[in-house]
Amino acid sequence: MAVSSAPGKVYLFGEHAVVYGEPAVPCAIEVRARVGVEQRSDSKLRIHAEDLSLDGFTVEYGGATDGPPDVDVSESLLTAAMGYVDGAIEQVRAITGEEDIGFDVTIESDIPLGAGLGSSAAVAVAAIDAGTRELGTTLEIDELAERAYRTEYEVQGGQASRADTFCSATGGAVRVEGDDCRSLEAPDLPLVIGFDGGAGDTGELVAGVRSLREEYDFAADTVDAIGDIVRNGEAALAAGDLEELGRLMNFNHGLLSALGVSSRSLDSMVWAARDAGADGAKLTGAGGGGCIVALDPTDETETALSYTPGCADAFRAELSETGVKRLE
Ligand SMILES: Nc1ncnc2c1ncn2[C@@H]1O[C@H](COP(=O)(O)OP(=O)(O)OP(=O)(O)O)[C@@H](O)[C@H]1O
Ligand SMILES: C[C@@](O)(CCO)CC(=O)[O-]
Ligand SMILES: [Mg+2]
Repeated sequence: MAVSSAPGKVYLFGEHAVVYGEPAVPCAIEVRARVGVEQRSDSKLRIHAEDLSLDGFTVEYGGATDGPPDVDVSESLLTAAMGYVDGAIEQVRAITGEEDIGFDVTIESDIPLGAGLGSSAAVAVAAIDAGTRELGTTLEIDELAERAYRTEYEVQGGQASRADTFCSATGGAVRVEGDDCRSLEAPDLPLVIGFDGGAGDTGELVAGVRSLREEYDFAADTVDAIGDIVRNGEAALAAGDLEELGRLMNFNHGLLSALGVSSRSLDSMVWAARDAGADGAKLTGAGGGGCIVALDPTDETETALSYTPGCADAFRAELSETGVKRLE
């Protein structure tokens, strides 16, 4: 068996706009998905997921005579849950040319699902890395990131950027603009996360922004303006200027909100963080529900969030300098 882990991420700036070629700056954080892959003697795929919000499940399928997978969860939930793992295994088969090999895949993840912390990218990166190593191929990090991106691209209906997958594969803070992906020097940032306990569907949220952008020039301008925020944010990051970073994060949240991807609970966590004295706060990832990220070197924001109605969990996140880890 080969086991790899990969980190989740928060966006300092630029989610959604990055899908249309604007730059974005995500940072890997120390919450991880671990994926174990073991070759089988038949061509079936058996997936055991420990930490899905479904309380874990096991599914086995793939034989020619098999009916639908036999599990105790609704089919739509299952399809959503299986998409990235299936896609990652398809990449492993394509890379190694071993089209008929079956696998036992075990996933354990500390990253809440669909909450903006990049669980899909971490699962795709770790699964492709472990799967290829199980078959004797060790990928360069750039190739791993590219393969994981293709998985996200397909599952998200042809609309994805390289940001989440590159960040998860390489770790640290990164800058992604189209297919130009690079690592950034970043100071140790005082990141605080607020989680509303909910989730958003990345594919649907991306599609919503796409149609607004097609319908209204001012929505397209909003997307372009997010790109301008990112370019300013890079300079603030290089200078370690927390106050300026925070101001730009606040602005970025406002524009994401205008594009319809915030929610009442995300907005109230953002305001709780600002009221508590955070340098800035914004939603992270696709939005719709899930997490916000705030900058605050003191304990005030974490404490305020823990008393905020609609916030299910508040915690400090450490930047993860390491991307994929090859554990076994
Ligand atoms: N522990 C896990 N086991 C199996 N599949 C998982 C696991 N964690 C995430 N996934 C897959 O990732 C999907 C969630 O991805 P989605 O892109 O919607 O959210 P996210 O990556 O958490 O947030 P964002 O993209 O906004 O950062 C799940 O539906 C599932 O397919
Ligand atoms: C919303 C989005 O920009 C980030 C999701 O974490 C989608 C993507 O980049 O693929
Ligand atoms: Mg995702």
